[in-house]
Amino acid sequence: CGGDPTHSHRRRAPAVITPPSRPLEWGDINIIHTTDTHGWLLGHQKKSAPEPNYSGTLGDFSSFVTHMKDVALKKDVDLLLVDTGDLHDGTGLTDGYPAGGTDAHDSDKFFAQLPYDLLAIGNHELYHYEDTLDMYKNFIPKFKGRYLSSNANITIPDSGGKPISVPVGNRYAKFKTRKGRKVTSLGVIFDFTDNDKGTTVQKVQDMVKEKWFLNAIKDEPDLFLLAGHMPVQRNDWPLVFNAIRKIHPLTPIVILGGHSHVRDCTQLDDRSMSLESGRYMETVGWLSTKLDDNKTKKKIDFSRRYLDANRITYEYHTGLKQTNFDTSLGKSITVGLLALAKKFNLGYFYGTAPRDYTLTQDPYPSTGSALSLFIANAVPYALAQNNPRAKIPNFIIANSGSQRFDIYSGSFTKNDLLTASPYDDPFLYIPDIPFSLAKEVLAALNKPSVKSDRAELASGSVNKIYTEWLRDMSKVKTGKKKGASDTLGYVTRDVSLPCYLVFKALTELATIKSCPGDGDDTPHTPLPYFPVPEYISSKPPKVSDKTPVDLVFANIAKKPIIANLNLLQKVKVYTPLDAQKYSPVLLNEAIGIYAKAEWK
Ligand SMILES: O=c1ccn([C@@H]2O[C@H](COP(=O)(O)O)[C@@H](O)[C@H]2O)c(=O)[nH]1
Repeated sequence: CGGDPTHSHRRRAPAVITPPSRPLEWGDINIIHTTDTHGWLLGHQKKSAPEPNYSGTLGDFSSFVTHMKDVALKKDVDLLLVDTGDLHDGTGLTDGYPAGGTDAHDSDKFFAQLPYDLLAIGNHELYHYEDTLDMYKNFIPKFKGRYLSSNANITIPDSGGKPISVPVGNRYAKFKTRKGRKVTSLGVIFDFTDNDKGTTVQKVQDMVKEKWFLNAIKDEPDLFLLAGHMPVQRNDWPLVFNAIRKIHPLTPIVILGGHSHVRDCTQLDDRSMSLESGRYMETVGWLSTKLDDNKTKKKIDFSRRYLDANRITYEYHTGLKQTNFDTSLGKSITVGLLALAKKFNLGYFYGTAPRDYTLTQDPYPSTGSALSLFIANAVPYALAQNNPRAKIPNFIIANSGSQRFDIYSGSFTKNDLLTASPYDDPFLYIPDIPFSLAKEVLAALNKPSVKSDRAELASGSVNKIYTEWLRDMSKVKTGKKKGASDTLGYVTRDVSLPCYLVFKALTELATIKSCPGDGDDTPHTPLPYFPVPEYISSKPPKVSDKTPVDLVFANIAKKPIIANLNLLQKVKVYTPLDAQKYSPVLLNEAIGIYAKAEWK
């Protein structure tokens, strides 16, 4: 980048879209994979790089899938469509509903128009009971047994009104492909612990001991297709994989993961491949396999690819043009989503953002940091409005994971607000905390801890996996020739690093092998990267260390903040009851209130 990094990305030139570098490799069974879509169903609409790489709408994707199904028919091979969860939280289409509505209720209706063969539940389907219930009643039945939640339950009243806990979707699915191949599928979620009351998540290590699980994997299919909201590195997939391998040493196993928002691919053995396909409708994953007779241990032929989700990609791989690409279903999905955006008033204008604010392409803190904009400017301003406590010095803490996307210069709308900051979390406070203690709490929250992989994921530091991926990518030398026109974007290297070790069957250490070759469908130049702390704070008030301040924090940070207050002092034992509501302003309103006042 060179020079002052806070100035170098103030406004990027509009980007062009680079086409894919080579055709896809087709096999006997081919899979198109989406994950962590988080409501980005109208695609990425900004003109600054790398956004146009991801500008395909769900309607464009639907047309792509229809044409790919035709190609599969012509080739006489199987093509399956799989999603691995986190449909909720992320854009105005999911979160911009009017009062009394339910997150993703309307956007899910469009998602359900795609011919998914298999879906798995994500953690964002479990943060709020009403969202899970809405999925259970209105979305999941549309998939006729193919929406899986192997280890996630919902509590509902039975016919007599007594509460019973039942799987949100199905525990497993067994089906035959068009070509008659037998498939056994599971839909597993990581050991998520922030789920709402009325939902339960069973630990994966316990799930694999269940009778239903052992029964489900007993008979040998042609393929085990394991979908799940669980990263393909550093998590519990080996528990499921090993349980199957014990009984079926040679059966092909395909794993489709999610949650950590990265492009990634690993191989737990020579007859298996695990693929993770990014986030936010930026990436469409492709996996193909050529099957054999399952008689020997020899390598199975797999291929994988990470497609940039845009029309140029879709047209390239289907051999179609602008003029004959759109199907009527695809067009109607895009038109319907645009109407939903209108109904939710997502074009509502807050102001003109004077520059780009990024989560990781500018240092934190800095004027170009979206985290600084949020916690140092927007939140203090918004929380001070009509607040009787505004005159008392405060120190505000939030998790950086609460901010989900960059803000681009120009018109800043309701949709931009909800993509940057989607969570409707209240702000709480604990009064009379000595300022020195408030600062110590922040430092303790950001202290690197030696957590197990499972605990890391449970505590939500999945963000760390994503940002480490961005960091590694920013160091990759692309070997671009002078004058070549690679655009900014993801530059994936599926490398097995020594730290990527997992416990195989909880006893034996194993390195997870990465997939060979280049996974990216389109070559790019990597984006700049700056590290981000897990917790961020407002500018310190100008008071002495002893001065009592209001310690203000986002509700999601309540548990760790109270735990650290109790670790760092012994005068008082703090409980959740000490945390009171600080302001009626919610987390996802703060930047809007600030933008209205400051970005004329
Ligand atoms: O209400 C909420 C819910 C979640 N978060 C934060 O989001 C990430 C997890 O999101 P993934 O898409 O599953 O990565 C994590 O940092 C949570 O703490 C939140 O801030 N508020």
